[in-house]
Amino acid sequence: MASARLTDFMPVHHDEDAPIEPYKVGESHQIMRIIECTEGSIALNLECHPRFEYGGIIPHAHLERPNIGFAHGGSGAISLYCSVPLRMVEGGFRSEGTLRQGQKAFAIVTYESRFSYDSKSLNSAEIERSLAEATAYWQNWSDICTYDGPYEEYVLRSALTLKALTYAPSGGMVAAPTTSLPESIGGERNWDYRYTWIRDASFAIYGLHILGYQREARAFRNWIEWATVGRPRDLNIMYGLGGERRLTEVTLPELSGYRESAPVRIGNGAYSQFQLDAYGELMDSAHLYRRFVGPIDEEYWSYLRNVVNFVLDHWRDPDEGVWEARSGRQHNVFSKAWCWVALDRAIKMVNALGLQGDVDHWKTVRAEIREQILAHGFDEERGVFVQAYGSDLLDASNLMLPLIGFIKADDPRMLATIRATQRELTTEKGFVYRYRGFDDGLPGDEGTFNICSFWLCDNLILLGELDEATALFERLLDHTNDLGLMSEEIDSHSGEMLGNFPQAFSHLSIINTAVQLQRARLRAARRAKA
Ligand SMILES: OC[C@H]1O[C@H](O[C@H]2O[C@H](CO)[C@@H](O)[C@H](O)[C@H]2O)[C@H](O)[C@@H](O)[C@@H]1O
Repeated sequence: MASARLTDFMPVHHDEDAPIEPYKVGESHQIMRIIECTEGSIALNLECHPRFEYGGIIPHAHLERPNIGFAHGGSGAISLYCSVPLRMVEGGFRSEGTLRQGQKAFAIVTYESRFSYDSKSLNSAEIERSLAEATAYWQNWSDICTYDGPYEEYVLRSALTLKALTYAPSGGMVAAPTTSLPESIGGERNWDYRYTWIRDASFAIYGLHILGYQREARAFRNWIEWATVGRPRDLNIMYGLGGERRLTEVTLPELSGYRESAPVRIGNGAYSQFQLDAYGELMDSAHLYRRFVGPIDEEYWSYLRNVVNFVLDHWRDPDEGVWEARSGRQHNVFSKAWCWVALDRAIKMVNALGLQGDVDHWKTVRAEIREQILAHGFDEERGVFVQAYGSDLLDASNLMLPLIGFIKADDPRMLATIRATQRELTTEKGFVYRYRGFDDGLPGDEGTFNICSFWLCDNLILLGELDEATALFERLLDHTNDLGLMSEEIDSHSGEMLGNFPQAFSHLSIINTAVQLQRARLRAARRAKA
């Protein structure tokens, strides 16, 4: 009998002077590995074959010392440290040996600057020290979580996932760390999610807020002001982690894609779309910042007023909408509702903090938006909210209307919309499609969209249908992997995970729904007692 334990981790770096984070996570772009033989003896064969620019470049590799290799090609370079001496193999490195019970081998891969590397920290003692530091960092971070209730493990795993999706030096959060995991196996709906969407990140910050995390909200606020500086009135809907605005989409024809799902794309064509909801989400995140973190200073308020002014000028315009359809613009109900949110939260901020603003005008426009949605976004014949003005299609994004305070879940118009969504947009398991029968300008199919299924849970909670909400929530949790991680979609036939992974939308939803469910159960118990 022989056994070994393998530990891979990314180190964190202590920085006492940093005002926001005492640690700088991931700044040095390293992965560290410890292999410990725990029983008997094992043969060790560690190989490293670096490939840069999506596999297109086989680098020039050489040994700097018996334990240190260096490889570079194109714009990429890595160093490799291994405690067991390395030798060169075609386009990479190999290290072979034997480990007996209690013995360990260590390795570090560092993404280096193109022309040099720093060997100071490349040793085994550094790896053991880094592991202790990283463990302490994540344990301390987990201890901040205030949630104490059912599904706690899933909630904490989701919070950790959102944090791990965040780039510490800038505070930007990617929608998912992958590109082109397909929305149907063999299909073409393959997108690059390694960017910060204002929508996805604002929703995620809300999820972290309700668990007691504040630093992340501060970091995100700084990121937003920094990334959008000079153009706060005219936002991109997504940015690169470093604030990049031009995210041109290209395909990589040399790659066949995950399980032959081509094309593989890098960049995201939706970056230049017009999506009105982003402005509402920004205002909502500022409103939450005020409630949970601290006051809005003059500079931030002047930034936010520009956002409000943009909404006042443009809320009547058609847009591409939350689903980033590639079939053109329309008057999307979801987008208009978030314009309503933008004004609503601005009014609330003025009222709470005595800030400057033409509240009377904002109230008039807020009322006008609401009337317009009720007049044109509601199909009188069917008695349901529709995707866009004049359309007769349902859209799962309308499940957000009660969640943002636009209408009550038990309002007959909303109730009918929820029931129609359950009838027409769900699978047997009750999982929700974004829409059906809508020409979104893209070929092929997709699975059910997890955030929409969680929104349905949230609506059922608001309706007091807690058992149904719990059952649906648990069925969704069954579709996480062994580590509690979840993708964007679920295949309605095979039940497999689809889309990029792990996705912030799905994890922020796990947090929100677990918290809302627990609060509703506590309220119901209190009522039963009284
Ligand atoms: O449906 C086609 C679109 O799919 C992607 O957008 C989706 O993911 C985003 C990131 O999580 C999310 O913000 C958006 O609401 C989703 O529809 C893709 O990014 C788009 O390029 C594509 O057109």
